[in-house]
Amino acid sequence: MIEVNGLRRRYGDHEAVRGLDFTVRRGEVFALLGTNGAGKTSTVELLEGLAPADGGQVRVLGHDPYLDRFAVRPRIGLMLQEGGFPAELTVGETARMWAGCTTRARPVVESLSLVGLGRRADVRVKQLSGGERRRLDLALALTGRPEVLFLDEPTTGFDPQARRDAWELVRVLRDEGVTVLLTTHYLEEAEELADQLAIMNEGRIVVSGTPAEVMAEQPARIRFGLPAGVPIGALPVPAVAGEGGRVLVETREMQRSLTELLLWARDQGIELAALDARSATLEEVFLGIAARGNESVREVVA
Ligand SMILES: Nc1ncnc2c1ncn2[C@@H]1O[C@H](COP(=O)(O)OP(=O)(O)OP(=O)(O)O)[C@@H](O)[C@H]1O
Repeated sequence: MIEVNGLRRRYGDHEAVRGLDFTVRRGEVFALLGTNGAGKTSTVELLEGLAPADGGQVRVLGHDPYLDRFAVRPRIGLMLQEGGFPAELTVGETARMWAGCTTRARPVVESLSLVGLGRRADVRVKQLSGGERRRLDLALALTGRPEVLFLDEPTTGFDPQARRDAWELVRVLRDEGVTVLLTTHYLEEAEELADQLAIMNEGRIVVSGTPAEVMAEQPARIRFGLPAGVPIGALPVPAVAGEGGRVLVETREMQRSLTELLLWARDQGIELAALDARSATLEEVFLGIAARGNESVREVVA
């Protein structure tokens, strides 16, 4: 549904997108993550056909979204970072106006109900909260029954319940075969929704793959306390002194390291106090990338 090869975009001397490659298949949710200014919106705008690429190639539904705008636009839905609705119109009027410009439009009541604004049709746009405006944005993006939906930071300003409702809606749409390209700063949102994700930094994809593959980028951590008098050097796996007098083991083979530790502890008759073993979170991977900057560019996915 989306194919990106060697994609580049520049503003004057500044190259904001520096050679991206990725593919999104039908019915997949693809999340594009990254630090502020990494180039996510610049990339998404090229996919949406809002600007021409300065290098490389984009195909959406098999077409160039900029040059073949008339073939692509009726089949995609866009939720930009800012909507810009006429403030004096009501929610219902806004949705009707949009439906009037849209091919294959859903009934307005249906679009508004999908995002929980069914009872707010008579309220003026200027009276909506920030989160409600984003929901109206989402309703309009869904009006044309899009095959590909672009969501640029869709749940910014949503309360926790509205965010969960939006996630559920995205899952339903995905199950109906809609392909979703999402940018977000909420890593939990990416973990919840993404089938594939890519983390950008300084215009490049630094790591990509399924959430599990991306999380495997950083080592898992095992922490515990040792009884007094047992030196760290006696352990069967490499370990260091961690915070609060606890021992820290960082490992890329969690099951093996844990098994070795537990067998050793049993044989020695030692109790590992408050044992805690966990995989890296997406947040740890993200912070690792933000910290190391752009020193290495690599892909997890073969
Ligand atoms: N119209 C523009 N003219 C000049 N530079 C721009 C323009 N739009 C974006 N940039 C620059 O390009 C880079 C990428 O910006 P972009 O908005 O794509 O990042 P982003 O990943 O979406 O960031 P954020 O998470 O903050 O929304 C930034 O350095 C930004 O300052």
